[in-house]
Amino acid sequence: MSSAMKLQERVSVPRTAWKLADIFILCLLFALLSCRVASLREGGASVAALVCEAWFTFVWIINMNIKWNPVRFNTYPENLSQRTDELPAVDMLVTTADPELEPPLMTVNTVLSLLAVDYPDVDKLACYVSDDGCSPVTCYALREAAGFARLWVPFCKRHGVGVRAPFMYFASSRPEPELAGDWTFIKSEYDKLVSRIESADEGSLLRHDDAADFTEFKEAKRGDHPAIVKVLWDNSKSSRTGSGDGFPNLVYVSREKTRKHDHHYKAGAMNVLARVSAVMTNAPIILNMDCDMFVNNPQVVLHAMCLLLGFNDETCSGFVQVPQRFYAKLKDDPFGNQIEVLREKLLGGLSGLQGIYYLGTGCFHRRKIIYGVAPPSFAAVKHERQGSLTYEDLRTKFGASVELAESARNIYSREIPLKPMIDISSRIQVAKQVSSCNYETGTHWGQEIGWSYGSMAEDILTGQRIHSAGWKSTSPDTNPPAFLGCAPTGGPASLTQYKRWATGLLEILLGPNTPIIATIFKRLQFRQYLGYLVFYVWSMRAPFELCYALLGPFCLFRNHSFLLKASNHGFSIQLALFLSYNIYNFVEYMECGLSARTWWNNMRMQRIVSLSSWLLAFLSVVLKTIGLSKTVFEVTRKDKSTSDGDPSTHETDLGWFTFDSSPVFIPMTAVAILNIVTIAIGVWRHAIFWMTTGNHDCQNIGEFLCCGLMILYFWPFIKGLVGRGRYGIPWNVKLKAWVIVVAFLYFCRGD
Ligand SMILES: O=c1ccn([C@@H]2O[C@H](COP(=O)(O)OP(=O)(O)O[C@H]3O[C@H](CO)[C@@H](O)[C@H](O)[C@H]3O)[C@@H](O)[C@H]2O)c(=O)[nH]1
Ligand SMILES: [Mn+2]
Repeated sequence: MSSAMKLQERVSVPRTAWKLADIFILCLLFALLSCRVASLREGGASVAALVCEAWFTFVWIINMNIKWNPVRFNTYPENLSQRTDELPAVDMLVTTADPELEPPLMTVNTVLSLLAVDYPDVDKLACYVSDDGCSPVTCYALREAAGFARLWVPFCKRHGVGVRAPFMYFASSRPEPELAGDWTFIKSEYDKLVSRIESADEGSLLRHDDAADFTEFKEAKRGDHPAIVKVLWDNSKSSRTGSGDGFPNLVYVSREKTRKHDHHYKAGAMNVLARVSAVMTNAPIILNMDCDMFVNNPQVVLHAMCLLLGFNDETCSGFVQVPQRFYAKLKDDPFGNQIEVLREKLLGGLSGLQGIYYLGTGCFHRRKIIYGVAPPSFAAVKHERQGSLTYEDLRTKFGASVELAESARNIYSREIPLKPMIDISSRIQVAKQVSSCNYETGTHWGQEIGWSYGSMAEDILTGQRIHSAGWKSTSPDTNPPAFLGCAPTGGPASLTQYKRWATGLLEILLGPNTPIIATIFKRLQFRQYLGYLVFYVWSMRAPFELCYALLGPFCLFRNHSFLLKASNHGFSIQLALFLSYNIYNFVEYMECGLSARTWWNNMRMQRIVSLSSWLLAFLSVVLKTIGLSKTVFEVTRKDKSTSDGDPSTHETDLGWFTFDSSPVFIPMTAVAILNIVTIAIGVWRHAIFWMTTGNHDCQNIGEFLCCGLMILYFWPFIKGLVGRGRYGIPWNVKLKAWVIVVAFLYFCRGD
């Protein structure tokens, strides 16, 4: 490949000053630990502090590892123009699960933006939507969307529209003179589409004239129904004037469900989509999108192709993940879930190791890797063997469908004829067969093939499996951002999302797929393993942070001290550590172009998340491990209106922390109350001491400051204690929290 025609470039990002800061803080941490060890005789609180600080040092080290040598990939899609024949087909898979929590209009926008992406040959694209909600409204919305796409897709291409999700396009653009007529027409058609979708209700859809389209939904119950597969748009049948017209096939799938079977949530849905797309179009590349994300850069598929085709050794780019970014962002990130710094620093750093994690959405996979093919550089022998797998082998791996086995054989042997969807009705029958509940029984789906089962974070687990096989991954850096998604707002949705992630991540760490095995016996690099640990230990950080957060109140209550005294340098080390850690974080936020307020909100949310979401995640995995309960995928509520992309209208309302009676709020509420109570007790005790002895010396000034800082961190909860309605903590949560506080004080009362 001549350098003039290069498709991608791997650039190291320099960070010498940061490395020095990393080491400086590490030295302070070690100094603190040694002072602690030297002063251990001071009692129980300082043993606890030592254990926590040792843990914090470990967390710092694994974070240093991940951030150490970041890499960025530049992509040059213009250089693909001479290679358009080589461009592979792409199956675009979208999942939706619940028409209440995920409004069909949102899914429709995701799908429309995908149908309108730029790709030289639209026949190479196909879009599949999995609906775990089995909702006729979603199906209807998608059918109507396919109708609208006939206008929308040509409109976007004619005028080079940038943002191809109509709700966002119309929220952010005004009619320009040269396309005024066209704009107004499309806008009014979109408005009609919106009102049809928003006024659609299940009952009337099933009763109405064209109810024939929805007969399959009549008997269907959400958790118990046969598979439904509908081809909503067949591009091969469309009457087109020439190539470049038309838009990708659109297929609706609601997999079979029964109460008896485990459905494996999103991983199960993705595996069904992988099979349905295999028997219909069998594209060698799979793009996976959540329903709450849209294409923000129409060239995204081309950028991804630069990374998929641009290396001489494809091992370097097993999959291409676009890290999540969000739209309609709340000002200053009040819920700490826009993950800007995490994306820049941690995910960017991973690119310098074996590569970014698979994050569940906005990811381009090679179908053969999903089917378990090892990288060429490692296993030429194994690869050839897969090419010559017998039907029996294929059927044990992939299940009973002959068509699926045939399609897999094509993927393995790398002859991938592009099959138009001829004979739709028989394909639909096969698609239904591979979407049935017991199709996977006895096969390798969910294990070596497809999306892996066994964790709420199926994405990270599946990515880890791919890295363990020896593949690397890459991530394009496009401007404008490739995809935009929606971050949850409000306390309950944000904390629940963090809880699910932390649960899933710990499930992986403690489960049979724990990454150390892959490091020893497979090809997961050691530093990548440490990179995975940064996230896997999220929920394990909770008990340590909780313990550390309780030291202040405990010492105030018992009139002890856990902080090191000025006498042995310990105090200055603690102070230096506190300051340098916070300055380090602050500068990271500044470097990412964020406000000081965002920094503070994120510091605060980190403490809140670990004492609520991570703590509960920790407990629920412990309960699961000892067999007392199961973990459940709780779908995140998407409460942002898709008909209104303008964040400023919601700002004042949505920046507030909201509560409900979920147990996730109990520990934080208890810790907040505890800090107030112990400060009060401490002040009272010192006042008495001062009045009786006239002595002003305060031994606990450090502990007072710690508790004061906690109160600042937990401010949303302090407000929640007195707030009303959604903004107040419900009384039953407060009651449980008080019980915990009283119990804690009772057990700490000493002699
Ligand atoms: O039984 C289910 C549950 C969820 N989903 C879909 O999974 C996606 C992600 O769910 P969401 O509630 O939006 O979760 P997020 O926290 O936003 O998702 C992040 O975290 C998940 C893992 O916890 C990943 O699967 C996602 O890709 C990633 O974006 C959505 O499209 C859902 O429709 C299903 O299809 N079936
Ligand atoms: Mn989501």
